[in-house]
Amino acid sequence: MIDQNLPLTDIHRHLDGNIRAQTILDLGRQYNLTLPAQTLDALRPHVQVTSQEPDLVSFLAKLDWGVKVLASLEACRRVAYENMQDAALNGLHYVELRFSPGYMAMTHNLPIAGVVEAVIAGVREGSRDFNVQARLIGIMSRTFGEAACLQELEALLAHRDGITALDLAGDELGFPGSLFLSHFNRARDAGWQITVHAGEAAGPESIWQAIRELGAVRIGHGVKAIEDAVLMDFLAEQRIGIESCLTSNIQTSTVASLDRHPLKTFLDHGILASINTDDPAVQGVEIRHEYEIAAPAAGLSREQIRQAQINGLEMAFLSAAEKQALRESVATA
Ligand SMILES: O=c1[nH]cnc2c1ncn2[C@@H]1O[C@H](CO)[C@@H](O)[C@H]1O
Ligand SMILES: [Zn+2]
Repeated sequence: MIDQNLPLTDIHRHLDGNIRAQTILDLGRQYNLTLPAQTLDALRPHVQVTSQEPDLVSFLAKLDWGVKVLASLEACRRVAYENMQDAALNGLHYVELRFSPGYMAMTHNLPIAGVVEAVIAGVREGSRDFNVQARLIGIMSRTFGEAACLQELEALLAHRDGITALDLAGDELGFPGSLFLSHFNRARDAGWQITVHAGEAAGPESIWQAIRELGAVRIGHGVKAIEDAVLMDFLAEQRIGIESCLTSNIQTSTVASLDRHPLKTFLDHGILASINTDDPAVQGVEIRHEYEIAAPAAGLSREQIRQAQINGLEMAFLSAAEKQALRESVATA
């Protein structure tokens, strides 16, 4: 189902939702931290979703152990580096890795700008060593409120050249996008692109808000667009990309089952939508599973799956020349 002659991308992938269980154990030992379990098998249920969680916030709790072991900036660099190795091992040619520096810094009170610097360094080294191209998206974790998000924004701005875009993630119902207007004004002034998690837990109004008020040119998940015909037309006409994450949407109970997922309808409607993972280690799925198992189960035809693969590169925060170079490097490889 994956077209080997086209670049394989994952443009919605949380680096801090993709910390290996083995690395959680290693770092726990290295820094003498108390973990809920001492073996991989016993740890797994604490750090990985095994079935459907009742809602988004319960799902997000599964990411917590991954960041609780980040006891140093070196640990942050390590998980960023390993993310690039995992991208290569999974056949990805291009990734946009996103991370919330405040969330990563929180448990051990690390300097937030230091976390940003460590992540940039780890991704850069990994990109070189494993020959996968990457861009970084800074996340503000809305769950911790406006002031915490402002700290994340400032830490990201301190390293603005290493960051391509700004995102807002976390508890969408508890913390609507309207709280973050001034944050996004500053991000746009910095020349960053904007993508926002919207229409996942909240309704289509949250997607409209992200586009009109926050300046989003892409939307993370966007599932609830299906409830608003005017928005569906608008997304298609304006070429606003939808970063779909099929398995994630089932695990958060955003969508009841894959056969009811709206991605197929988005593609039928001419919306620029792509296939992505979200939090691979926490979900226990990788990009290949999303293309080969989840997408067919969501009713996508072969041609639609190929279109979604093309859309992934089309939506990427790269210049036209960079996209062309990637296409050529894969086609001639
Ligand atoms: O599917 C998701 N929806 C909303 N927020 C998410 C999702 N996955 C992870 N995060 C959030 O992103 C930040 C870490 O990168 C954390 O705030 C985490 O809760
Ligand atoms: Zn996400």
